[in-house]
Amino acid sequence: MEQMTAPFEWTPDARELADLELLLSGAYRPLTGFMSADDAHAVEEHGSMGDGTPWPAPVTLALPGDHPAAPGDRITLRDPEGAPLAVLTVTERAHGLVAGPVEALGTPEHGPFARLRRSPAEIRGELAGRETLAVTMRGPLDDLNEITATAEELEATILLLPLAFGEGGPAVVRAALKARDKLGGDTRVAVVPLAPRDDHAVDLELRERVAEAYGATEHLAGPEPVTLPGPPHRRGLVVFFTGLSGSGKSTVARGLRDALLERGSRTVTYLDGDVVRHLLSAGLGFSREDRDLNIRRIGFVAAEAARHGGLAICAPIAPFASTREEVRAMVEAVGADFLLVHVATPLAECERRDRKGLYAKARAGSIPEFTGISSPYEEPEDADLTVDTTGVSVERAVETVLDPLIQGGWVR
Ligand SMILES: Nc1ncnc2c1ncn2[C@@H]1O[C@H](COP(=O)(O)OS(=O)(=O)O)[C@@H](OP(=O)(O)O)[C@H]1O
Ligand SMILES: Nc1ncnc2c1ncn2[C@@H]1O[C@H](COP(=O)(O)OP(=O)(O)O)[C@@H](O)[C@H]1O
Repeated sequence: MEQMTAPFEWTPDARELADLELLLSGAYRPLTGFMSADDAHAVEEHGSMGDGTPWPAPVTLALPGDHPAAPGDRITLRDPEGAPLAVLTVTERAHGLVAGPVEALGTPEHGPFARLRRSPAEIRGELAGRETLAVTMRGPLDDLNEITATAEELEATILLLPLAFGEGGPAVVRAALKARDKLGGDTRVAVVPLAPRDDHAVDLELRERVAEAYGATEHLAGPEPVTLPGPPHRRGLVVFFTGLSGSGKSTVARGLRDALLERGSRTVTYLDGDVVRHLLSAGLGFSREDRDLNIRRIGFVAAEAARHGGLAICAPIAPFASTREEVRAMVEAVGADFLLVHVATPLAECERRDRKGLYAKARAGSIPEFTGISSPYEEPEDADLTVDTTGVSVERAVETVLDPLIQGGWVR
């Protein structure tokens, strides 16, 4: 497959990859590629593209301005693991979007329930023109009677289309398989990777179009899932300390870890700064790029620990606001909470402590790019907690962080 790929490369985000799969499978027929900015605008304004083709929702692919591909070029679209999925031939680039038809490159790898990702043509072939009631679902179907009654009235075959997207995808497919067992007969299931649209009416219309592509003659939209976040003590949590060298991050973070282990109510992952720098980020220095990479790696590991309800503590300097924001987004994307603790001990006090003699060396110019001296520290404007450890006991500083965790219900 590799030899068919194009000279330019791009990895679309999760929503765009879901749209790509639907474009390639024919579920978005008559669309065969990503829309131009003009078409997307026309679709939003009056529900049809520039050439008059009716379509309910924009199907677009963003490409950063510094990407070199121009109209006429071909771009290999890859999944996040690097597998080539398709080639896009660029017809237009404007307003941060790239438009053009897509052609599949081999069969993509799918995770759970890969065998149920059946193409619209395959399902239509099986249905052979029979009346078909498609039910698109984003959560469990609590009333199967309505479906059975409608199917009987229409003398229709039932086709369940779990709209699997994101973390909750497999749960929706399991709900569909459970419903199929109860509905019996020749109820079919096909997994559709359709990402939800913000506008409910647009979302419903798009579901209907996709259901039609699978051969539906009638469409029912399953109920919206009720997603109540779990109680805080079961939710993942990342406590992220940031502050100058010597501000007390590690001391307070370790104190917090120990206090949590003593209470025993949560599993704790402590990402020790030295261990991170020696293993996970071995070889990285203190340039802006290296620090950003270090912080992203810490954020990635912390988010993985929090994904299934763990509590992770990390305490790097993390001097750049945008990188801290990225980590917050990574953690929130896995459904966990993120608490930024600014250890705001002033530079003068950190320098007075100078535990490792690094400030003296930095002042003497023998350590370049030292945070607070010759490299910036961007004070957080989004800290959830602020602790200045000047003239405060370690115990008191730890309580300042632990108490809000107890108050907020994260720790019992
Ligand atoms: N140039 C420079 N600037 C800042 N810090 C330096 C530098 N060189 C070495 N050190 C030592 O590395 C520790 C900070 O590493 P971090 O991984 O927390 O830094 S960063 O978040 O990637 O900016 C930091 O440890 P802490 O004192 O525990 O913060 C320093 O001891
Ligand atoms: N209330 C306090 N909280 C944390 N550290 C304190 C406090 N008071 C004094 N210190 C001292 O400040 C130093 C902080 O060092 P460290 O925790 O390694 O900072 P950082 O990890 O931010 O570089 C330690 O020597 C610690 O004993």
